[in-house]
Amino acid sequence: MSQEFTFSDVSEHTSKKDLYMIIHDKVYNCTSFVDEHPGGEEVLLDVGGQDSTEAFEDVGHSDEAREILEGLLVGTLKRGANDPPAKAQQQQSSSQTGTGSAGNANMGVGLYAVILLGGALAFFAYQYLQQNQQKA
Ligand code: HEM
Repeated sequence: MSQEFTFSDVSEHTSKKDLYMIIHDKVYNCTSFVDEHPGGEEVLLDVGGQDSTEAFEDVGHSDEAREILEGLLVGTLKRGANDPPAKAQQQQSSSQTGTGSAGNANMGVGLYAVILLGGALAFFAYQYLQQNQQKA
C-alpha cells in the first residue's frame, strides 16, 4: 500500500503549502503541521524536501511528537545507488562504537582479574618460599 518516493521526488516538496521530509527513511507530508509546530515553521521549512532525521532526533522530540509524525506518513524512501547513506544507519554505526567501548569495559574487568590473580599467585609463591627457607 505504502507509496515509494525517491530523493528527487521528495525534494520537489519544499514550500510551506507543500512540504515533505524524510525521517528514518520514511516520507512525511508536514504541510498541515507547519503552522502547528511548537518549534516554529522556519525549522521545518529549512529541512523541507530533505532527510531531516538528524535535525528531528537532535531536538529529542517527545513520544507525542512521534505520534503526530506517524499521522503525517505518506510513504517510504527508495534509495538510489548515488543517494547519500541513511542517517539512521550512521546512527547505528555510532551505537556499534558504543558496543565497542562496552567491550573495552569488559576488557578492563578482565585486566583487573588478571592483576588480582597475579597478586595472589605472587603472595602464595612468597609464602611457599619462606616456609622452605624456615625448614632449611
Ligand atoms: C514533522 C516533523 C516534526 C514533528 C511532528 C514535530 C513535532 C514537535 C512537537 C510536538 C514539539 C513539542 C515538544 C515535543 O513534544 O517534543 C516540537 C518541538 C520542537 N521541534 Fe519539532 N517536530 C518535527 C520536526 C522538527 C524538525 C525537523 C526540527 C528541526 C530542527 C524541529 C525542531 C523543534 C524544536 C527546536 C522544538 C522545541 C520548541 C520549544 O520547546 O520551544 N522539529 N516538535
